[in-house]
Amino acid sequence: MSEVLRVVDLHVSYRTRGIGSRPRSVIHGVDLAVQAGETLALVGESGSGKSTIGNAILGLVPIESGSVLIDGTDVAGLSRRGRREMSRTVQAIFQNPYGSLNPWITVGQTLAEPLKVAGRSRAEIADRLRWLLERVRLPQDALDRYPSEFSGGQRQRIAIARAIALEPRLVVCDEPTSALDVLTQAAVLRLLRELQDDLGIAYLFITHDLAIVREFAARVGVLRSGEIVESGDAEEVCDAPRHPYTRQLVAAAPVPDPVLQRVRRAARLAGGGEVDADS
Ligand SMILES: Nc1ncnc2c1ncn2[C@@H]1O[C@H](COP(=O)(O)OP(=O)(O)OP(=O)(O)O)[C@@H](O)[C@H]1O
Repeated sequence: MSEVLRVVDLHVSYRTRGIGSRPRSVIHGVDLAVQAGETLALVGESGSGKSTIGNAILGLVPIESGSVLIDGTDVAGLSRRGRREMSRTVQAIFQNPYGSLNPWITVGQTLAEPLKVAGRSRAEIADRLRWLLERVRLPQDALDRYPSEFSGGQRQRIAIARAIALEPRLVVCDEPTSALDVLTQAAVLRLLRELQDDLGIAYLFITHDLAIVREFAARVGVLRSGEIVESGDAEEVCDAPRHPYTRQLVAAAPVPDPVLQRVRRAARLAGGGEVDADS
């Protein structure tokens, strides 16, 4: 498996307002790596720095020190053009699809934008738009409509379609399902998983929800106050956390189906595989 993202000893500080005020350090020496086609979750409570790490990878906040290598290229040294080219490799999906979609342009124009920038012909773009709508299961007439005409889940599908338009190797997903109801959340996660299986996309999946980490991610890094305190196999970390902070997070997480959880735990202890809810 090839490595698509490596973050080494990342430090990020925010400038604070006021004369003489010092920058506030929020990320202190984070290391992480994501392999092609896998999902690494970053979990932690609000304010622990998850979005800051995602934004540093995306070039949206400056890196104080350390490095972010995407497909082996250090993003710190990239020219404007280099950054534009990097957007073919790494894309993002954010929590609020309403905020991240331009309300004044149609879905077709939104989806065509990255393809135009990449220099695709009109015919290629038309083909691609059809393919994208099929992939995210939106009707073809969505192209002429505006984001406000869609539900939250459909808007997130539009954001996903835009993110995968150029078939990136990595998508930074920053709480992409947090604003959705539980059923819509499950459908969006299924879609992301399907796209990963078919297109080999890797996800850095930022969330505060341990149930999602357990079901959706292969590995997880637990972030506390800008530092990774525990990392490893997602199921192992969720089921047998070693760090006291992870234990607190697990203890605080709501258990949607305690019976199912007990059945699964018993099956794992007995060395069995995954057990179905009905079995
Ligand atoms: N633009 C900014 N300027 C100054 N401080 C910021 C800025 N963005 C975030 N912070 C601070 O950095 C810290 C980490 O914030 P961040 O948004 O990365 O955390 P998070 O884990 O993603 O939180 P949440 O789950 O609530 O989104 C917080 O203390 C936050 O107040």
